[in-house]
Amino acid sequence: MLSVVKSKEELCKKCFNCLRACPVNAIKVIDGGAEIIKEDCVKCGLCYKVCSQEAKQLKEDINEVERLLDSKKKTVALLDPSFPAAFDSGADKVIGALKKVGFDEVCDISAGAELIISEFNKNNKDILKSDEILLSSVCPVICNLIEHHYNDLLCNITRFVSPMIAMARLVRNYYKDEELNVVFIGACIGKKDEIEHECLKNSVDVAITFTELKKIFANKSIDLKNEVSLPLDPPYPENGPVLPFAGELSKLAKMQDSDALDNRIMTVEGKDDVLEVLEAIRNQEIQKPALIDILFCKGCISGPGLDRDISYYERKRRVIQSHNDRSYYSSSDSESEKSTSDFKAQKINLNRCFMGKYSQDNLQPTEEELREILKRTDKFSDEDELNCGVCGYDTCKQKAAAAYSGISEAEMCWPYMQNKVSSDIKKHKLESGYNNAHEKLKEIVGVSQKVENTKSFVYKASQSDSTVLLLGESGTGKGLYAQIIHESSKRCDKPFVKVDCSSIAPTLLESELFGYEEGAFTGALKGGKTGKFEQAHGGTIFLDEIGDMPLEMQSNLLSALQDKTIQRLGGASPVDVDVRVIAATNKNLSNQIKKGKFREDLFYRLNVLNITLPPLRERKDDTVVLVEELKKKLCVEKNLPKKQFHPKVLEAFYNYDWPGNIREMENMIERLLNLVEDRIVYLHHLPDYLVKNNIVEHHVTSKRGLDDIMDSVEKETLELVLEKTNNNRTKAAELLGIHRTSLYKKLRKHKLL
Ligand SMILES: Nc1ncnc2c1ncn2[C@@H]1O[C@H](COP(=O)(O)OP(=O)(O)OP(=O)(O)O)[C@@H](O)[C@H]1O
Repeated sequence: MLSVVKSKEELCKKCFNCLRACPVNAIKVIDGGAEIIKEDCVKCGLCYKVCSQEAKQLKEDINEVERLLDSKKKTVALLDPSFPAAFDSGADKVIGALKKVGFDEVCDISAGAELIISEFNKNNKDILKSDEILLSSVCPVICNLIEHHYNDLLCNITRFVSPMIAMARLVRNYYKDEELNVVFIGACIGKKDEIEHECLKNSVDVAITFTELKKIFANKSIDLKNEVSLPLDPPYPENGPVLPFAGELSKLAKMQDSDALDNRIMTVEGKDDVLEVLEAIRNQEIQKPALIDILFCKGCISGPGLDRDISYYERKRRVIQSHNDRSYYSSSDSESEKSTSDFKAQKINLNRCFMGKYSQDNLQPTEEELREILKRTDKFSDEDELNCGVCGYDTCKQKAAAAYSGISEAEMCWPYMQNKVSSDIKKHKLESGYNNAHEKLKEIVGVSQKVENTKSFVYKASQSDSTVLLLGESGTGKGLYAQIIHESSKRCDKPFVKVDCSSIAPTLLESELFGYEEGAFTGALKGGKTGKFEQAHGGTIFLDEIGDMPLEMQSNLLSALQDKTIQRLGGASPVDVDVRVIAATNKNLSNQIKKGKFREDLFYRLNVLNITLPPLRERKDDTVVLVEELKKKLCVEKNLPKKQFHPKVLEAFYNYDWPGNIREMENMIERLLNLVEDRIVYLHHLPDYLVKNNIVEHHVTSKRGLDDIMDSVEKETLELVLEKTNNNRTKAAELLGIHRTSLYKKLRKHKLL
């Protein structure tokens, strides 16, 4: 099979754009470089079009054409009807230039298209009788797709040669007494391959692209603007030139008007639509049209052999304008010695054969083999398969199958490489003494001195491997601090395993922490179970609510910490574990020890680095920043609407004691963001206990006399009611149960008017 696109390995930058563009994955990745698989390539040239590095190059036949032009033989140029798209100088000048470089005759292939149409029309009735869907065979890429990748659709393709071959045979037949060179010129690189096909050989000698033709003109110093305008040579199509778009052939065949066919014509253009329709036919998911007029590119003006810098719409405009002008068609045959009818009178063989050829789909691995390949990129279950398509394959399984066939590298997986690179970077940073502790510490919100102090303890704890004991009331952030210490430590790329000692039944705690062997107790799982200590191997175990751990378990934990080994339930020998322990409690452990509820030796073992987290009431300076940060976090995490908190609300938050600490504050903010419909949260939106506690506590602690306090309460109440009523004084008086004049008096007194 002919190779019309070649890979230039040294230019390939391994972006795999070509693999993603290729409709049939006919690109082999070897040592990270992309190479074309000749047998599977359908010659669409998309890999060439998308390569920004010129690592894909088209086969050029310029020398061969120049050799033919220098020969003694008559040389005929067959132009694809898309040729006006490639030249902005006017189609007739192109014909003049072709003659100047040595072509004896210049024809377009529209008359060949008409021959096929008339042959096709003869068989219309047969097509209607058959129940098959027919695909037109004018596009060489479509023919290649069917022969190489859709063998099951071989019976669906029409058995006609393309207009290029029909025209070449027509011309050769006419000049049968002369030795003839025939050169096709178009935008399609599939034509280079088509002329070598077993059933189509010896019609066209060379097929070149418009880009190659421009190089030939340049070699001969031809400037199209200065060339003479000449018309095309006959044969001319009876119905005018054919436009190079899908649907044009069937339009000319007047099939769309045919009652018999009754809208059973479909036109399909472009890679995505082509693949979709072929799959739909294959899977019998399409209501039977009689004929699908199909082109792989968006019209023959989109082939790779046309300059890439002219937009599709400009190319189309040029073709349609030339088509309407028809200046390059001679007004009558009389201008030429040969007449169109002479040509058409000949008997031309318009049939072609199709062959099913080798396809890569034949090599299929077993499910087990696929699994093994997928494991190499950390895909252990279906959920791990992202099917992101970056590698050029639609699914991870297709990609693994390609790796099995040796045409792809199993490790060439973007998400896998990304993970690998970021974990390598992490490792490198750790090895080179860098750590992200300072970044992580930013997650601890607070500006008070107390928070600053705890942050510096947290930093020190993150740089050490010693056991940490976190003490603090519920909701002060012990869980958050433990996580931050782990993530800033050298164990950060290893597991962080949390155990809530208070929520696990005392009878299960031992098996939960240390695991068990199969048959250790009734109901034990087959194969046993690994405990949290083993799961955390290499990383950190966070023993939350350690103060609630049953006494009998405390001695087992103590020996695990001392010996750095654990004993599975029912296990014969100890298992080594390398685990850092962070323990936390809201209990007063000294009291627990005094009451005999906590082992003193375990306390000393845990209390190496001790961090006490201050309750919120002892760091009121943090209130406002915490409110802002928690609002932001909740809006993002829970997709809640953004709201402003009125200064009075912030004041209430400041004055409240928050016995449940930050968790309680977080829950309150979440509730307000959920329930308040206004954009601003006012004092009246707060629950009574928050406001009452606030006003009374606030005034009492300010050590003023009762009259003074009453005055302040009156003023704040007035402000609150005015806010709530939107400054409507009649409503405010109503709400307060006082007369309007009395309200005015009070407003004046408090300077609120
Ligand atoms: N300084 C802080 N900055 C920002 N968020 C915080 C801070 N401290 C705690 N939080 C948040 O408050 C919530 C409660 O924290 P956490 O669960 O860590 O508290 P805790 O002390 O472990 O509570 P408990 O003892 O009840 O388990 C979490 O959502 C946490 O992210």
